[in-house]
Amino acid sequence: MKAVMDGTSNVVLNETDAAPYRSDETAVLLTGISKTFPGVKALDNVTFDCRPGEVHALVGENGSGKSTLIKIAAGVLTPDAGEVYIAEKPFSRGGTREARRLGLMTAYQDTSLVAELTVADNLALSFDAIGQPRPMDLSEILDRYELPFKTTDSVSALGPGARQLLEVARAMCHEPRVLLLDEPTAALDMHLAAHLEELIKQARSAGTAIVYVSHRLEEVRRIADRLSVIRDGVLQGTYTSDGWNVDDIVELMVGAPTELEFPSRQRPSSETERLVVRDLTGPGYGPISLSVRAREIVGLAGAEGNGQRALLRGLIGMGRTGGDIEVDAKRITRRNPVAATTAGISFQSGDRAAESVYLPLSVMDNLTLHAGSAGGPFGLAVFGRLRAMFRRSAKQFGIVTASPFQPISALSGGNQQKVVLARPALRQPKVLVVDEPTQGVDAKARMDIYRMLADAAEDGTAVLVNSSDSSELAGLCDRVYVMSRGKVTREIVGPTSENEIVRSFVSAAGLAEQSTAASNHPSALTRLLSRGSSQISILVLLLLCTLLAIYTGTQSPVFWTGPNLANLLLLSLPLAFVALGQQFTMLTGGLDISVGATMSLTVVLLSLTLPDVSQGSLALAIPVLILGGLAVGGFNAFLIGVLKVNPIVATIATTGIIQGIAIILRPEPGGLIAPDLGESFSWGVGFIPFPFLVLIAIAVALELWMYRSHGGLAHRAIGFDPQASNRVGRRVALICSMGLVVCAFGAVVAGVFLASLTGIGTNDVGLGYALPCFTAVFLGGAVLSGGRGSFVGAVLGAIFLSLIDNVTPLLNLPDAAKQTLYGLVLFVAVGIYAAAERVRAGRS
Ligand SMILES: Nc1ncnc2c1ncn2[C@@H]1O[C@H](COP(=O)(O)OP(=O)(O)OP(=O)(O)O)[C@@H](O)[C@H]1O
Repeated sequence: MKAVMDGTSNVVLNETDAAPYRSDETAVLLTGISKTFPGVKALDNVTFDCRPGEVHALVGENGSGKSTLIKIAAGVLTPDAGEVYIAEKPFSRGGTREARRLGLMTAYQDTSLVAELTVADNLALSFDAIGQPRPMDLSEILDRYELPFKTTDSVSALGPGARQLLEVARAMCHEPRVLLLDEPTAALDMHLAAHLEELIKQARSAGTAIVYVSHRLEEVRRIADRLSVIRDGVLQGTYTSDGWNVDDIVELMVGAPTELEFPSRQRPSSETERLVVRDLTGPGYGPISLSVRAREIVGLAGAEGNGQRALLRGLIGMGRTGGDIEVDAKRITRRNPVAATTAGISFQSGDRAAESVYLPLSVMDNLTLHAGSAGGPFGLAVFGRLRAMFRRSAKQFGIVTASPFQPISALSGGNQQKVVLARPALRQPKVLVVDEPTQGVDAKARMDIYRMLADAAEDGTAVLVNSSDSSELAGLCDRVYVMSRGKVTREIVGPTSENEIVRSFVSAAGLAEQSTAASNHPSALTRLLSRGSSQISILVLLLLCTLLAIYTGTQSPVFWTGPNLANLLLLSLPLAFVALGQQFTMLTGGLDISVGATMSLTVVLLSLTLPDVSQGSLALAIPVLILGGLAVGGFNAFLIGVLKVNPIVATIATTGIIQGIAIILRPEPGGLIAPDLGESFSWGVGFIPFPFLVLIAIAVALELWMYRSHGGLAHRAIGFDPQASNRVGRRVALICSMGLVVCAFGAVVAGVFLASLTGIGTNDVGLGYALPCFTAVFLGGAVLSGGRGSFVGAVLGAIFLSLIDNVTPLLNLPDAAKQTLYGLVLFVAVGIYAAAERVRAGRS
């Protein structure tokens, strides 16, 4: 070891010997890594390693390249140059699956959990994705890591801290060779952070190599064996743990001596109470009374999950609340975020990714979003004004971005947080409510944010801050309300200390009980919906079919006759099969508009190849159809998966091409399709055709696969969150492509049944099925965003639509009534599913 002097500062740390790295001594080794994003060189020739049984911390300012390095090691990103070795094996382009299989697990800053799935499903996904057997009892993992929630809880119902713990525990439970932890404690309070620290020490003792990224430098000082400092994508040096202090580390990160002092403020003299809350009650908290005066900064403290976040949401009218809220002595009568904003309350959520940033929008749009009249007169957004505002804020808060126009998703986590917190300064709210203001923010930027909150108070704003970091509350606030079990248990007035605040918290055991209070006691309806959410569409459709059938039976003697019912079921087959295929691709978030054209092409191909059902004709027709399905599905997969064309645009283009081919092959209707094909399909049990029984068997099998198998879970996870699925090692692109191919085959099978009904080749006969196919899957509970739906529901949806077709003439209804009924039923059914989903997620 030797002492080093940093070029621009006077910091003296012990730099490790610059011995050449050897992959056989390291658990993970990255050599000469460079990575450039448009407009920014995120990493420049970085070499970094971590050895078995050590914690190697990586620190640097926001945007210095830490997460990029972590993502390269984890296989999420591919470096432009350099090599990655995991357990001596070179790995540069292997992807997340390969990295995880080699024993490298990652807990991401923005997590890799699928919020719509349960804790158990998320744990299971992680094992399935790399082919490891799941433990018999997944709740044993929660017990092992003392996690304060249940396997049946939905991840969306967990707070950010609980989610972050789950993310880390899920990575740890594989007992990995290498563990990458990116800001694992950013959303954790002191108790949970201490708990995590213990877990990390245990993993280190067990020989795991741990790469630890954090802005909490005290924590780094305590836990790390070595430390590497990165600045602007360039590694500044790697140091041993002897004699660090936080100021030295910050100086190395920033490149110059840096003051880390809380802004000095006068105790506010104003007695004007800007925010007054009386007996506020809501889910998980209350009754709570509190007030914040003009120029005052008031803190909310408490162990994670004691109602703080719910209270903040109640203040802006989210969730059902009782009690009174006044701003400047005016009662807010209506409880919703718009009324709260109009009354002068500005809220910045602590759940940045989900609630604060608009990921596809540019950095400038995100920052100036709520500028209001400052952005221009008459609601106009004057570009020059917005740009000037943006420049001012970017300078004030040190927001690092290659351009104001790049999407905010391209910014580092800390810079996204600065953008979010720069917003209220543009509009001067009366009351500023901020949840976790410095989550993921570097030490220097923290001070900028404290300064900004102090300035807002100085200008007369009443500031209410919730933070899991008690030292932050102690340094910043004039008063602190301590919350426990949903109530304010103590008010600390005047200067306080981190220790005093923490002492006021409830015990960790209390936390465990409380943190999932809402999810531990769901209503009976919520429990029912959680268990049977996939079956709601099935029940609704069964009910609708039954009611319509019974009613038609009372009006028409023909309806219940065998021939009519057989006809109904036969006519439903094309729509049902195409709907099954569509549901398959929609499960993974895909969509295929070209199914109608594929059905037409199938009919045309059969008119050219299947004049009879002799062996010779079948030997030609079957391979032709298989090739046709593969070609259509493969082409769609190429457009969407490889060329990244939007699925709607891609499959509209495919529709045109297929339609063109069908017209070329069969310009006019003609070509007899084996007449005995229809006859053979109508054989069956009683009035039920045999193919219909096959259809039901396939639908039930797919339903079981979807909800009871590893593959089904993987497909649903990809539909809900492809990024999270990729991070746990799922082959997202491949699975989505397969979905498109299966969808095309569904359309081919549907085309065969359609051909048996038409009897001759017609080039546009399938087009009329494209829209009803979507109606059927939506009736079955599918959503455009993916992850949901039901195969049995899709088939029932198709049967219901065919039933409407069947009963319209029997009830002497005009054709227009049929179309209206289609729309009405879809509207009502989708409304019911959406309401059920809201109740299930506890957001009603
Ligand atoms: N997908 C992307 N597209 C464009 N630029 C990106 C992308 N990801 C990261 N960057 C840029 O690369 C640089 C390094 O970002 P990175 O997320 O690695 O920083 P970080 O050190 O982890 O910051 P933080 O502490 O704030 O999380 C930043 O300038 C960031 O804006």
